[in-house]
Amino acid sequence: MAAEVAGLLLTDPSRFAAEAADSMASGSRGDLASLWATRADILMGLGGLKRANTELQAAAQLAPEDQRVNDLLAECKKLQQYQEEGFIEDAVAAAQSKVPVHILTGFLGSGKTTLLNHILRESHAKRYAVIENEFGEIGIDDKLIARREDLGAEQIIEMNNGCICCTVRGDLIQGLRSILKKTSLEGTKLDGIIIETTGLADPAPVAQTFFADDVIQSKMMLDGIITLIDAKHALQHLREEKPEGVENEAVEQVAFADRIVVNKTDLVRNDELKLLTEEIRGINRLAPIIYTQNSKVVLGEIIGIRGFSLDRVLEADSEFLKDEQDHEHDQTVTSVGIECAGECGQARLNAWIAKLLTERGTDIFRTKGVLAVKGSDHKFVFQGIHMIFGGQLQDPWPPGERLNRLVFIGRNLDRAELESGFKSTLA
Ligand SMILES: Nc1nc2c(ncn2[C@@H]2O[C@H](COP(=O)(O)OP(=O)(O)OP(=O)(O)O)[C@@H](O)[C@H]2O)c(=O)[nH]1
Repeated sequence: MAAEVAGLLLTDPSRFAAEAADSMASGSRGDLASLWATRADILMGLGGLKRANTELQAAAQLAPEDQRVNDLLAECKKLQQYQEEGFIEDAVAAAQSKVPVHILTGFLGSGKTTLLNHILRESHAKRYAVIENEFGEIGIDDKLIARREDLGAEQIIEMNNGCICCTVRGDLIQGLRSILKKTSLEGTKLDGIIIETTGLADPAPVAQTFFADDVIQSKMMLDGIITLIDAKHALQHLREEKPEGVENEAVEQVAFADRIVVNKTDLVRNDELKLLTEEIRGINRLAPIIYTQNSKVVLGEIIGIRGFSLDRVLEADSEFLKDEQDHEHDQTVTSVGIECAGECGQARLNAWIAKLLTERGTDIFRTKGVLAVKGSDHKFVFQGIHMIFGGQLQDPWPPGERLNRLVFIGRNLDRAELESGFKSTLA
């Protein structure tokens, strides 16, 4: 069988059935029909009715007499009819008892942590667990989730030893399961789980987790993928040509979004915003776009949206449910973390950062730091996105924690130069 026909087995079952059925032995036809029926059964349970119907139609082509196939086909048609009438009582009731999960994604520095803080701050009475994943040798974001104890996040799990979409997917499953276990032991119920991905994550494999693991799938429901866009810097990342086989994560993040939050509108003119909107619409025609400053969104527009549709995702990516999604990150983008004791001289620090980012800010996508400055008991929190940077004093250092932590993410970073540069600012 030609490889391209074989490839249709998962991606386009109906065409496969039409093109390959005649050359198959009748036993193999029955086996394949049964496999498609099983997949369809699972898809129906996940709400992917349209795709389930496609698989069942193909199964019926191969094994028209198969009772299970015909029963499932009838069941699927009934559910689709209920869905069209907006009335699937059982499915709705089942979905309501599941914990909603919200994925916050978006390129480096687009405003994800700012949005997370906004959600936690605005939803006082709600109980959220948070999963934080950071790209970088040193975790900084957990320090930037403002006054976490005041904000009421029930539990914050940090995952810093890899990217949530590949190396730490196992950790993500463990983290989600441990959240379930904790709430079940306490006899409490969460209002939601918020996952903040790294700025370099492909959201597809993260979303896939909610359909791949039985326990998670039975207890949690993916409410939506919310993609933050940095209005000032997004175009350059969306348009970047990557080498063959390497994915452009910024594009993936827009493509998979259920809601798109174009943030930092204060940094661009209207004509730039219009151009960016056109670019976004070229990638994702459907997701509503919300324009914001400091990620200030009306929460009802991004939470409780029931926006994630398996059918829609399967239309865009027919291999979404495949176990191993092949994706390769751009290996030239790396991170350099610096962790050292000592106190920075404020003036020296400012001069060094200003020079560095002015000269190298095209390649240095993101800089973050929590620093100890001479003469202050408070943390100096530094943020840079390309050439835009700034810092401010925040809460006081807890006893024994005064330590400089700085991370750079970008292309062709020179570790020795960054380390010696930073050390030269120490007083
Ligand atoms: N000018 C401007 N700055 C903003 C806005 N929203 C957020 N910022 C700033 O942008 C910087 C990055 O914001 P974060 O929320 O940390 O971005 P992030 O997406 O979590 O960053 P990474 O986790 O590194 O990918 C911070 O200094 C924010 O204060 C905005 O609307 N306008």
